[in-house]
Amino acid sequence: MPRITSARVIVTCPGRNFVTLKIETDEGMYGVGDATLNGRELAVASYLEDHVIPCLIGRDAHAIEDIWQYLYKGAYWRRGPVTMSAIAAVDMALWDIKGKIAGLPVYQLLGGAAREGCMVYGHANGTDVAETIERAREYLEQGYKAVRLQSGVPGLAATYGVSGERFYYEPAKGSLPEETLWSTSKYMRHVPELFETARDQLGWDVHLLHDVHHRLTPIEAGRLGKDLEPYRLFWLEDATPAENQAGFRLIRQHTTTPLAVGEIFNSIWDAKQLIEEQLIDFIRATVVHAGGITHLRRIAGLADLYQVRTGCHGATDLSPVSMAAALNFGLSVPNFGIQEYMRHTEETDAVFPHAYSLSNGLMHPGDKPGLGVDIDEALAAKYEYKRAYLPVNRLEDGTMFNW
Ligand SMILES: O=C(O)C(=O)C[C@H](O)[C@H](O)CO
Ligand SMILES: [Mg+2]
Repeated sequence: MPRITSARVIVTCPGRNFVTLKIETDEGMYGVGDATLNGRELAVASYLEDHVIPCLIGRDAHAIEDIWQYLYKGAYWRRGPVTMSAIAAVDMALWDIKGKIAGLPVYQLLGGAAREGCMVYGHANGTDVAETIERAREYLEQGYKAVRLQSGVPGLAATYGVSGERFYYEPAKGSLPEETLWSTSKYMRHVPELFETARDQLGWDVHLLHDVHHRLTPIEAGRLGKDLEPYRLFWLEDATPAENQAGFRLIRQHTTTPLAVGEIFNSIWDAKQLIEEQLIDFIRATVVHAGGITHLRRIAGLADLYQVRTGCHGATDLSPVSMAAALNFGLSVPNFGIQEYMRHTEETDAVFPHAYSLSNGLMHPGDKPGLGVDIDEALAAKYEYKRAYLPVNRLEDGTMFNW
């Protein structure tokens, strides 16, 4: 049996911070896992270094389920983003090792390919409607089948999802959180116009998505969903905060626009009611923040019973290690829906060489044994950790609000 002999945490910042766990075995194999929690990176690094790694040494690297249960139940303090990101990193690294030992890509160990590739969506962000549509067109020219549209809202200085960069969107910056302003009424007036123009100019052969970023109440979300019905969105994401899962009942009563939620979920318990009552159509829980491949499969299994499909989070703060794991998962899971894909910068791609590729709007994890991703530690060491925060958001009268 391959014994875990060492594990270490690698923190690097090739333009943005990433936390990676590398586990080594006595048989000379190693695996990598992503442990990046945007804006709270070092908490997970410490959780791994100070509390998890000492418990891993000497264990059977093949015993993925047992180690998962050991870290989850054994901590006594269950769930939470820090714990579940740390467990996820261990889980990914162990699947990577198992695949390398078997000489198979991880998706083969998960049941094999259930499709040719994973449909992904890109981010079209513009300061106004025209610029957003232009960006979307560029994605379509590159073969994308699905695009998320976010545009600046007239009367608001900064809007979530809109960046100065063309293809890279990086919200975490500043050594203290940037403050932005929000007006629900201005936003609600603007979004239907964005999608009306989009359908007019881009046609109907493209899946269009939109992220509300938790900024509406359920009844406001119901109205927005209703207003957007004529434009047949693929999904409306994070329409309202989901701590109160029953809140989605109200949205459902008012609209047939498909709903997606869950990028900040870290366990199946965050989504249980949403799934069982069929209050959502897509679950966005992701491999790094929801306990790794092992736990995400459990969430997807529950979701499959209720015709809820996967739509994993895949922003740039999820490292290429997560992307590789997500694609191995997505290729094999029966109820795959779509995968978010925001390309990483060249610096990041150089630190994390990977086998996954994009062709005609579909991504494939590649056929390298394991996850098909690595970390160049020498290069990683050149980029020192830099504290960076996600922004915070206030209403126009100064009230603290949801970012
Ligand atoms: O990608 C999305 O849908 C997001 O909402 C991105 C988040 O803002 C980002 O990943 C937070 O870390
Ligand atoms: Mg989102």
